[in-house]
Amino acid sequence: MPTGLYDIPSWATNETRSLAKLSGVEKLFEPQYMALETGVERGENLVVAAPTGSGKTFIALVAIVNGLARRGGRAFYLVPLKSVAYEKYSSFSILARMGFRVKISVGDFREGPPEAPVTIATYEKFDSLLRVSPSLARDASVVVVDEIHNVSDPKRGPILESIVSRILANTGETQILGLSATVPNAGEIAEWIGGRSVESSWRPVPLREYVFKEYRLYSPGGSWREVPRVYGLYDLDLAVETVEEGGQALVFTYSRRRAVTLAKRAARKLGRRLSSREAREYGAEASRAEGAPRSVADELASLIAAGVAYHHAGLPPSLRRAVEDAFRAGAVRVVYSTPTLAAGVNMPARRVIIDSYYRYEAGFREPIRVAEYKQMAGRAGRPGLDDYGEAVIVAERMDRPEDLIAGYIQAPPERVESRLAGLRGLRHFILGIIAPEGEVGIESIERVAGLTLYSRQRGLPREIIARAIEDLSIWGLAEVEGDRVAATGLGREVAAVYLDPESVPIFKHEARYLSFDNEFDILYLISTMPDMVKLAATRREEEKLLEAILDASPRMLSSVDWLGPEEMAAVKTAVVLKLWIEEASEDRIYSEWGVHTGDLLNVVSTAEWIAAGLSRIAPYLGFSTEVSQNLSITSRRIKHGVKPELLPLVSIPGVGRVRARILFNAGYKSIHDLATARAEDLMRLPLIGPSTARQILEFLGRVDEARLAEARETLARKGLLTYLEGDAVAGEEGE
Ligand SMILES: Nc1ncnc2c1ncn2[C@@H]1O[C@H](COP(=O)(O)OP(=O)(O)OP(=O)(O)O)[C@@H](O)[C@H]1O
Repeated sequence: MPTGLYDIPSWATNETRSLAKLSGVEKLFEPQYMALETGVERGENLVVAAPTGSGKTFIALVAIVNGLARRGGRAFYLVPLKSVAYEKYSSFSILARMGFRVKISVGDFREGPPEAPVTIATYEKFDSLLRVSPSLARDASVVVVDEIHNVSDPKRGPILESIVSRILANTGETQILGLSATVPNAGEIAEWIGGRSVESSWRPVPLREYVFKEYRLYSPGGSWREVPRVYGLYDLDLAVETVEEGGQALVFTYSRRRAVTLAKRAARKLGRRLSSREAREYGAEASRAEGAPRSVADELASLIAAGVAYHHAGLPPSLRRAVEDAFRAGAVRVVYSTPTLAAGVNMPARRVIIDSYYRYEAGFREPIRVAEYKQMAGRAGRPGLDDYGEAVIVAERMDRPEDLIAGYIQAPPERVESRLAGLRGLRHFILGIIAPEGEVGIESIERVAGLTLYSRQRGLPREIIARAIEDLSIWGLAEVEGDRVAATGLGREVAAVYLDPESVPIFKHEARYLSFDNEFDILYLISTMPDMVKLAATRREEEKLLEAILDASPRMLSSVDWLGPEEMAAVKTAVVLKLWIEEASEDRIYSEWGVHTGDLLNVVSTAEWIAAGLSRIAPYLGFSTEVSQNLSITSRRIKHGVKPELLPLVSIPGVGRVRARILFNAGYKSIHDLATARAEDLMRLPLIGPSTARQILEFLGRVDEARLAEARETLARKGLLTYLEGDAVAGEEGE
């Protein structure tokens, strides 16, 4: 038996056994066995540090089924990204078969916790749930923090610290389980959460690591071998060598543009060499992908048909999935991707090629962290398909291979360090404590703050806590009486809508120069908020952006005195949002401003949340009801990407911006106009099929007609309608 596999121990609980049975798990991987030994079934707090693919998700499921069986309550599985939430949801279907309903909760901060024993949520969403329902920290019987190394992420770190310290502050029975593939100080993190660490380097597929330089692959042992030079392009020659042996290759590049360029160059060089019937089928599927600029979908479709593809976060979900499915099916043999793929999406390949170990952050060239190298290298080796995985880091001309071997291959990942130091993180953290409780003493704020990793590593930041409380008080979110701190109505509302507290002074300041009657001004206001995802503007676009401001809000040019890169990015984001709410297509937004659909969707969902949040806090800042309404209408227009006249129609499930425009232009301008519409009238309109017609009729409460419409459509599809209703149908056609 290969090392690392263990029998399920006789003392394992029935819940663990039935979970294993349903999962098809006959032998336990080493970290799974170690987690059982360390008491994961009994509710022990654990940090599991084990490589990618070593079965950490199964350990989480063991904790969840045992925790719910033992204590009831609810379980939460926390992930860094929405895309990871959807990815994990599929592996949680096992729980549904064990009778545990699983829900995803990633978006709308106004929604409370879903009614389900198991919830998969993003860190932010769970943190916001804790603010609106503080009892959650007690009701939760298991909280799994996936990728707990994100504690050292500047933005997500403070949120994770806020969650963990609030749970620790409760004397409840909540089990905390941290998972990570790259946390060298797992012991320290385990102590922080009041538990123990499980550390294993076992991998289902052994990993071999190399440095590539001048067509040689250098092993850590110092030996090297030649790489056949077939195309004279090292990324392609490295990829093709693996493909020739039946494997697949994943090439990580540092920029989207380079991923696309290299993929297109590879396809040009390879011609039909990697193509196959399956590849052509996946290519055809990609060309039909919804919500993608036509030019991008067609380009990617032809690459997939040639067995090559690229992948990055700017692609719409439909195209990302098309690439992932084609790669997992083995139809695509080589994928060029930005590192985002390493975080979360499960797409291993026999050979992972790290094309460049530099990142370009704000114009500077930064070598990647060791943790990021390990994250990418960990993707090498498909369990069940490959006997080994290979990670190849490509040296730069001036590099000596031994330096990269020492600096990356043999180096441990960086220690996980708290990032709670900043005022921004602490203000968010403190508001999260005082808002749910109403009024608390400074000492209880310090008690909870004392439970953070930051305090553990560097001592309690008393003076920064005091300054953060002072900021909250100056901004009107908190009131300090002696050693008591109370959240004001504004403070509770800001916590509930989960906006960064600094949104309040920025809102007040910007509002002085903007008019709430001008939609561009509102979109610019949203784009300046600290939580907003901004679209970087290039110098080349400045001219065009200034024209856009002159056109949309001339007054603004006088008030926004200086347009630095930050302001320019806010202007570009506002310009793109304005196009979106005026119903410009993704194609047009992509061709005019080079904004990928994935980025557009990210900007749209963030702007919709911020606009709704500003609408709710506006009354507390003395703004009129009309301002609130304008912000709320803008939020809904952003959500759907429509002009105001379509808002009633997009409230119908299944009717998005395109179908609403078709209905409106066909004369159905309101819900009232639809009240008398017949199914067959609706189905005559483009893009209005039986399912949309049914959804419209059901929304109008005319369910029987909806069923009838769908039944007729089904019969028609089977060619039975003419037979059953011959003359009646002919009669209609005869009209
Ligand atoms: N004991 C086991 N026996 C057989 N297959 C297993 C076992 N445990 C997990 N697997 C399978 O191995 C694959 C990787 O498991 P899993 O996703 O849990 O790893 P992971 O460590 O969570 O990876 P990541 O770090 O990417 O989240 C999955 O397809 C899973 O079904």
